[in-house]
Amino acid sequence: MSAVSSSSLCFHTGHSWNKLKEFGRGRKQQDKKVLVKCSIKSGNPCSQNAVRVGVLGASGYTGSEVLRLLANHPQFGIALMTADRKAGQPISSVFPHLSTRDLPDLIAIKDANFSDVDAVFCCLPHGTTQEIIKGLPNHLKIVDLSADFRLKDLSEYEEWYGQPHRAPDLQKEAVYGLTEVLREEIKNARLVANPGCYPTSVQLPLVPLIKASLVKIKNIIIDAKSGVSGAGRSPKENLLFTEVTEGLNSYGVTRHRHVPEIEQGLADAAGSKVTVSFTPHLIPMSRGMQSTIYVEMAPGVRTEDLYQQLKLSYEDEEFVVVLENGAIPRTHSVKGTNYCLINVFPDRIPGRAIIISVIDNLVKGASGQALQNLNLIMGFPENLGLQYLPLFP
Ligand SMILES: NC(=O)C1=CN([C@@H]2O[C@H](COP(=O)(O)OP(=O)(O)OC[C@H]3O[C@@H](n4cnc5c(N)ncnc54)[C@H](OP(=O)(O)O)[C@@H]3O)[C@@H](O)[C@H]2O)C=CC1
Ligand SMILES: CC(=O)N[C@@H](CCC(=O)OP(=O)(O)O)C(=O)O
Repeated sequence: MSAVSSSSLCFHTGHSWNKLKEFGRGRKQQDKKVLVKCSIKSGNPCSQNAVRVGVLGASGYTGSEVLRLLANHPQFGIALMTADRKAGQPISSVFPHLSTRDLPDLIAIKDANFSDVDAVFCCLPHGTTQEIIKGLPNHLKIVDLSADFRLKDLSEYEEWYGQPHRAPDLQKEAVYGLTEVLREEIKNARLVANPGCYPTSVQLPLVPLIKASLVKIKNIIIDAKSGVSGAGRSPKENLLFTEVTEGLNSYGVTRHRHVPEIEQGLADAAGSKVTVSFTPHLIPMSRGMQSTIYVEMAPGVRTEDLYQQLKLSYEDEEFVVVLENGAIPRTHSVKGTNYCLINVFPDRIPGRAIIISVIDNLVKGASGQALQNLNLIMGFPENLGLQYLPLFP
């Protein structure tokens, strides 16, 4: 990216002209000679050619991750950003790490004008989301990061989310957004139900293996761990530093709401009911997720067969990578990226295999996959704005 016009010099290529002016005010005269005109602005203000995007829930973790990813997107411009408690504030006071970008101030959804917006990322709590999406104009393409439109069976939604669904017609219309599995359906969708983070990390390895009848659909055990950002930014007692640090906390044991979502996806792959044992854990890191999955193989199947099937299924995929034989997927290797890394290992118990899958819960598990999906809907290359290397260490 060049921020320097031929006749001038800009001392920091990542800053917009407005930000440079503010710096200049603070630094007074001594830097005046270098505070000369930048030829472009950083960030991605809506130009006439850009698709105009709204981010609902921009003051939350997944919303801010959408903003971070869109900063390098050549086609999507941010037209509006909403918040609830933080409505009225500039992004710099809510997320200082985004303050170098030219972004609109946060507004309440009721004050948002969607008439010249093309698409929205909906990064709001489940339950609230269905009412809000019901009130949005029809011309909008919507990628919903919440769980509200993921379960096809309304009675299952009521059972696991504790309330009847309030937008059943929209739920029928929604397409489940597991990109690598449902790409063709997503391309034509108006409303995409972006998958949950745990279900993404579990379904990506298991769907191809179940479709190929290589693993039994009984006795699947999933031991999963998530960074704390998975729980969102709203303050909660169990998320205090003292509660989380230096320890591992299981939660939702026997009854986590991602169970029906995982089983729905695996049942679609199997063509019959699938049940899983799933236990999530909160682990003291800010982002990242690992699912360690224990499966029984079909008679006569070897671990090598699972490995070769996964290799074949994902050989043309950019974001799902089956590591070389024996290599351990690490959350470090996906931090800040849209990758899912997978590998499969023989268990000591004959006939069983262990699969490890890692993602960044905020990227492939949420905002990255959401961007991948909106790219598809809008007819852009799927990887646009998503080609980041991991942050390491
Ligand atoms: N975090 C993760 O790793 C993942 C999250 N998800 C899902 O994505 C969605 C967003 O998650 P996340 O970003 O973590 O959550 P956060 O709690 O960090 O953010 C929630 C956002 O929604 C806004 N909001 C809250 N209540 C209302 C309301 N009643 N009306 C309008 N806006 C409201 C908040 O505004 P304000 O802060 O101003 O109050 C904030 O901008 C959730 O449904 C979550 O389950 C999905 C996959 C992974
Ligand atoms: C660590 C943590 O609390 N994680 C969240 C899952 C985040 C997610 O994917 O939630 P949605 O299904 O709402 O999108 C949880 O267990 O509820």
